[in-house]
Amino acid sequence: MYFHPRSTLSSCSARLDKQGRGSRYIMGSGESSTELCQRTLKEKEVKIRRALERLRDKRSVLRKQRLRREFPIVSVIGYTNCGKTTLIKALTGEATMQPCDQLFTTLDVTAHAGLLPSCMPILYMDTIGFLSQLPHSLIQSFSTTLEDVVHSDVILHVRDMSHPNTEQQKASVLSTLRGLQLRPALFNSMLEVHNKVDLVPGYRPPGHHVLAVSALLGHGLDKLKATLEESVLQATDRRVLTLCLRLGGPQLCWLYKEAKVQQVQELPKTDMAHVTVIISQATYGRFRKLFPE
Ligand SMILES: Nc1nc2c(ncn2[C@@H]2O[C@H](COP(=O)(O)OP(=O)(O)OP(=O)(O)O)[C@@H](O)[C@H]2O)c(=O)[nH]1
Ligand SMILES: [Mg+2]
Repeated sequence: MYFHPRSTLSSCSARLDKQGRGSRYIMGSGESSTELCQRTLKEKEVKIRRALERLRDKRSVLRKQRLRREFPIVSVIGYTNCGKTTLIKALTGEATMQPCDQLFTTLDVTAHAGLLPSCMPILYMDTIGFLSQLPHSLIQSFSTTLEDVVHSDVILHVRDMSHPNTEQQKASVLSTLRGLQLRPALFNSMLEVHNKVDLVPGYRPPGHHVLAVSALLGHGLDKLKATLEESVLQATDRRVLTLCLRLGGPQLCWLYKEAKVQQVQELPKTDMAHVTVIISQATYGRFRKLFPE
């Protein structure tokens, strides 16, 4: 997160001065522009602290959910205003999410369900935007909100490619992440999403490891979902299989109990079906032992 009280304070005063309210006192209020800024910043800090308090309960709910391993969790992180909320909105179709062109729009870690191409449900975690400098008093609280990132299966790092400081922003996000001591597999499998490419004419991503999207226009999302599915499967040590099985047979029954049957497509005029299943390597091993090909 970036929230530098002193620089914000001076730019805030400068702005007020430019607006012609430069006399040191705001009309009739008896409050100088510096005092006004200080009060505004204080209010903002109180707002952030309240949001962080609310998070505590929510986080424990999410942890329990994760313990049951019902849904893989994808944490969407990135510098503030890079388009995290807009991207999740586009990936999940959730109309209620409110992106906004100002800093700190999202003050809560929230979970949003979405489907990947093989109909696998996952939870996207919308997170508080990172900033490059944080007042000391808030560091602890923000690190706490990022605990969920540590527990996620995959991390999506969203970047605003139209921002002039996009490289510094990336460096700042990565340095904060390093401080979280993520497990190496999680850190190394992080996907980098280059957002707002609609604002950068002729944009070419630097390589296959990067996905270029416009969350606002919905460009590049199918490829992103397919890549995300691969990463989630790898992170959770599972794979998607399509098997040709007898409807009502013991194999299908077994798979319903032991794995996640996603789709059963009946083959006309037979009692067979194409069954798409998400299954761990270990479970597939047991399946093959019980039902050799
Ligand atoms: N042109 C363009 N604008 C975008 C795109 N994605 C997001 N935006 C705009 O960028 C602004 C910030 O978007 P948000 O989704 O709120 O960003 P955020 O990362 O969630 O911001 P915080 O929660 O404040 O950290 C909004 O005005 C969005 O409409 C994009 O792909 N192209
Ligand atoms: Mg947001």
